[in-house]
This record gives sequence, C-alpha cells and structure tokens, in this order.
Amino acid sequence: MRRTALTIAGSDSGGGAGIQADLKTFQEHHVFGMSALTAVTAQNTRGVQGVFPVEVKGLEEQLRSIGDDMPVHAVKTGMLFDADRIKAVVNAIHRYEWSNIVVDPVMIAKGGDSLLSESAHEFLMKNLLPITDVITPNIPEAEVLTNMTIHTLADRKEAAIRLHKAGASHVVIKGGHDDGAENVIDLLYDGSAFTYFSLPRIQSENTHGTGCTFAAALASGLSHGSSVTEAVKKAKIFVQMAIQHTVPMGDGHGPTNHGAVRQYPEEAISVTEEVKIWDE
Ligand SMILES: Nc1ncnc2c1ncn2[C@@H]1O[C@H](COP(=O)(O)OP(=O)(O)O)[C@@H](O)[C@H]1O
Ligand SMILES: Cc1ncc(COP(=O)(O)OP(=O)(O)O)c(N)n1
Repeated sequence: MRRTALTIAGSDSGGGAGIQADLKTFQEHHVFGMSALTAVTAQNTRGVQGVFPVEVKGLEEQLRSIGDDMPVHAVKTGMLFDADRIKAVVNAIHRYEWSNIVVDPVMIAKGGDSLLSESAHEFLMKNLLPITDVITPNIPEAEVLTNMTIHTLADRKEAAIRLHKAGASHVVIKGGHDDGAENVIDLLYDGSAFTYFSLPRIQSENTHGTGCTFAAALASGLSHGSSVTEAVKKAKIFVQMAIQHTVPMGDGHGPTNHGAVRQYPEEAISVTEEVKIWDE
C-alpha cells in the first residue's frame, strides 16, 4: 500500500515552512501527503505579516474527512495556534487511533512572530505530549516547555528527560540555535539512552522552515516503517542537503531546497557518510 502522512499545521504563503514545506518533504520521500490547516499565515522571507486561524469547526471537519476515509500512517503537527485547536487534534488522534505522531512544537517564527498562544503551552504538555511518539523542539521551544534555560549539551539532556517524563516516547532537541558551534548536533532521547547526530554547520541565511522540514522528513521515515533512530538520521541528512542547496529568494530568510537529495544523489551519499552518530 502507498504510505501516507498527514500534516496538521499552518499555511506559509511564502512556501518555505508550514504545510507547504511538509507536503514538499512528504512528496520527496514517496509518501502521499494529506493536510489539515490550523491557520493561514501571510508570510514571506521577511517575516509574518498576518495570522488568520481556521475556525475550530473547520479544523475538526478536515480531520474527520481524512480520518473517516483515508489511511494515515504518520501524523506531523506544526503550528497549532491555540489550546482549542490542540484539543481538536488530540480528539482526532484518539478517535482514529493514529500512530507515529511527530510533534514539532512550533511557537515562534524566525522573525519573532508568535505562532502558538502562551496559554496553550500547558495544554500541549498535558494533553498532546502523552500521545506523542517524537517531539522535536528547537532549543528556545525546549526552554519554554521545560521552564529551564539551555546553554550546554548537559542542559539539553536534562530538558529531554523532562519532556520524556511529561509523556513523549522520544525527544529530539535540535541544535540549529546553538549559535557559534562548528557542528549542529541534534540530540535524541528514548527514555534510556541519548543519541547524538552531528553534521557541520552551514553558514546560510536561508534556513526558513528547517524545523518543519526536519519533522516532516522524520514522519516520512516512520510512515515507511523506519526506527526512530534511522528516521532522525535520514531527516538530518535531508535538511543538511536542503540548506546546502537553497535557492535564494526574497530579502530575508529564504527557503530551503526540498528537492536537493533527489537533485544531488552523489552528494547525499557523501553527507550520509559524514554524519557522526554516537550514544551515551
Ligand atoms: N546552519 C545549519 N547548518 C546545518 N544544519 C542546520 C542548520 N540550522 C539548522 N540545522 C538543522 O535543521 C534542523 C532544524 O533545526 P533548528 O534550527 O534547531 O530548528 P527550527 O527550524 O525549528 O528552529 C535540525 O535538524 C538542525 O540540525
Ligand atoms: C505556518 C508556519 N509554520 C511554522 C513555521 C515555523 O517554521 P520553522 O521550521 O520552525 O522555521 P522558521 O520559522 O524557524 O524559519 C512558520 N514560520 N510558519
């Protein structure tokens, strides 16, 4: 059967992040992509100019249309906007017994615009985390969710333990915001061991949508039946290639190139050999 994945997220009119990045990523992984919109953003490489939530009923109906009729092999959530919309998502996951749930706890866009209301943080922790297979916060998101500051890898480990205790089966704390570090290290915790995935940092302004792309690639891997560790590794390579081959556009943070692994297969093989992975 054709593998599928559902993204539940916001629309980015600029096409670099959100639903658009997720569907492009699913397609590149030979996964049939479906979507349920939580909000529409007016957005480009300069930032977010407007946020227009989809009414809760509209989100519920999209989820019902998909769940009543179509197979869902993985779910990726992105911008969820507020607690009411998170509740609709949690209800649908329970009702349709969806599995392989990847939660990218999107809070703030690169330009600083809020994509999740502050009052929804606690609701997400209490209701979405316990049914999450993999949560993929960046460092600032992990700080907010765990109420701690993160400077070192040891801090990140502590934050991962807290998120696992709160209910997520696996935690990936991404390292893109660890500015200044020569390598970008993503940290995976499964409740017993820490696994590190490291690749050289690419100096680029065009990193808009990297978090969405990473989580969608990870969900694609799970949809195909990969282990979480294998799916994280492949997602990291996919994002590295996407940043390496960005097609610059706009005045601000440009989008990544979701087709890079397909376009440069030889290079993807060398990046695969370059990834350093170690356990602790
Ligand atoms: N400059 C970079 N060079 C290489 N990889 C990066 C870079 N920035 C981010 N990444 C990768 O992109 C993904 C998203 O990371 P991050 O920037 O931390 O999240 P977000 O986009 O949610 O803020 C991670 O897999 C991270 O390793
Ligand atoms: C609609 C929408 N969803 C999510 C984001 C944030 O995406 P992310 O991958 O974290 O990328 P940056 O915003 O950090 O570039 C978004 N901007 N819009």
